[in-house]
Amino acid sequence: MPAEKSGAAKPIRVALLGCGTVGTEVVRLLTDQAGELTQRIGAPVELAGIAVRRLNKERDVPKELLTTDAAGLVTSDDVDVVVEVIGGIEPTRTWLLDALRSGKSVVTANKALLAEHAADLFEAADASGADLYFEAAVAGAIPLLRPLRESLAGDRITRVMGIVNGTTNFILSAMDATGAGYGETLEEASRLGYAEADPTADVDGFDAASKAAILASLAFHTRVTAADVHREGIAQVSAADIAAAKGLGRTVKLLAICERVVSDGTESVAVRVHPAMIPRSHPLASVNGAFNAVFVEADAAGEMMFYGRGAGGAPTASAVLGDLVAVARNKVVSGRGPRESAYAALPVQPMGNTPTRYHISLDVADKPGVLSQVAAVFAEHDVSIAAVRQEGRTEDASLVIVTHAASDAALRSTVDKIGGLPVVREVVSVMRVEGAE
Ligand SMILES: NC(=O)c1ccc[n+]([C@@H]2O[C@H](COP(=O)([O-])OP(=O)(O)OC[C@H]3O[C@@H](n4cnc5c(N)ncnc54)[C@H](O)[C@@H]3O)[C@@H](O)[C@H]2O)c1
Ligand SMILES: N[C@@H](CCO)C(=O)O
Ligand code: NA
Repeated sequence: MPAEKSGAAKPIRVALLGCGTVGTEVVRLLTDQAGELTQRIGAPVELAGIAVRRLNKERDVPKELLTTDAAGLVTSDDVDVVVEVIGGIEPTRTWLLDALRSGKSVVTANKALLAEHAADLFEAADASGADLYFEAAVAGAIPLLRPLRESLAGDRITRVMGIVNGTTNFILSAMDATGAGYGETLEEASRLGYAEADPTADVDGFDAASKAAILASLAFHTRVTAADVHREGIAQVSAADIAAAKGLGRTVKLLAICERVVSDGTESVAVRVHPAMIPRSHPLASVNGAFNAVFVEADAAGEMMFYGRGAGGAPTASAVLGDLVAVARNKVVSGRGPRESAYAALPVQPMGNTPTRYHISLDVADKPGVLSQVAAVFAEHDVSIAAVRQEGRTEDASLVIVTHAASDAALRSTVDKIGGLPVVREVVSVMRVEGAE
């Protein structure tokens, strides 16, 4: 009789690294759902140890499991699976490589590590036949990586675009709702606990860039690291940008965009994180506050949207537990989950070559010939104008221009040159535009 039916299956022993916001919830879910998890996996899951930095900190977890010896725990013969919820590159990278090399499957929520060292980790997993799962690393609770790695493995994904950082989405949603500037909205977000004490990784786009690298690697079967991602944060988004977006029936979101680009018959990928105006009717426009949502386009499946909680202890622990069940099931049947799929080895397109569209708002002198001077600069850079609107009949007029797609480098040069025209008093807002009108 198979072991899982006899009720005598060998327990799956789990080492937990880190017991902070996510780790505490992992322990709670593992404990509360122990019986059901045993049924789902075909073997009990037991905690073998919890690696922490300080033993005497107050925590709602079994004290006898705590250890400060993470290095010893990850290679212990008593451990089958390592769950890592510490974060950062070192010493986590070394511990996870050691765990994988010694045949332990790894579940991690660590986007920074995956976005830099996925190749090494997958290589170590291959060497021993272990599993590497990381659903919680991108868009928290939302099932997104498993759909990309498994459900859509028979299709050809062409584009992944989404809101993958809750902190910045909370700030931009609040700026849109109140009309307030970036600085005061960030202060409010920190006061309410929506932004971390050091919000740099979020507001400067590092967190979203790591997630974009992971998404692009999985979607396009290639290797993209965080360093390959063009990254702009939200610190430069002004109240004027938000007002300009509203005037066009749009809203501003920090987007992670991963796409296939074919030029002169050669395929490459473009991966970028930057604020952009999207139509208020776009499904991503109604994703507000700390929520995440990701749009995926594939040749056969068409368009799909994944929406839900991208952060928080319990939501993130849900994704970790889902991965833990998957790797534990694989252990029970001596099977393996998907390995790294990077066979396509596509080059990464520089941002300057990537086709984008711009919105530009200008304060100009309202006199004959101004529009033609501005239009001439666009023509000079081979940038085609999609729409122009002029408002105001006093000395100062406002000129709002939306372009068709052109290379980002041509659009940048156009904006620089326009800013230098004597008839242009001020470049009020420049922002990329995404989504159909
Ligand atoms: N919190 C979220 O909403 C969220 C969402 C998605 C992914 N993640 C990821 O999950 C991971 C954990 O996030 P968190 O929010 O729980 O962070 P946290 O700071 O609350 O917890 C991390 C814990 O690791 C401990 N730690 C640090 N160095 C250690 C060491 N050398 N040995 C043992 N323990 C050590 C810290 O003391 C802390 O308790 C990170 O990779 C994060 O990016 C978090
Ligand atoms: N700091 C991240 C947490 C989830 O990775 C966010 O704001 O979305
Ligand atoms: Na996820």
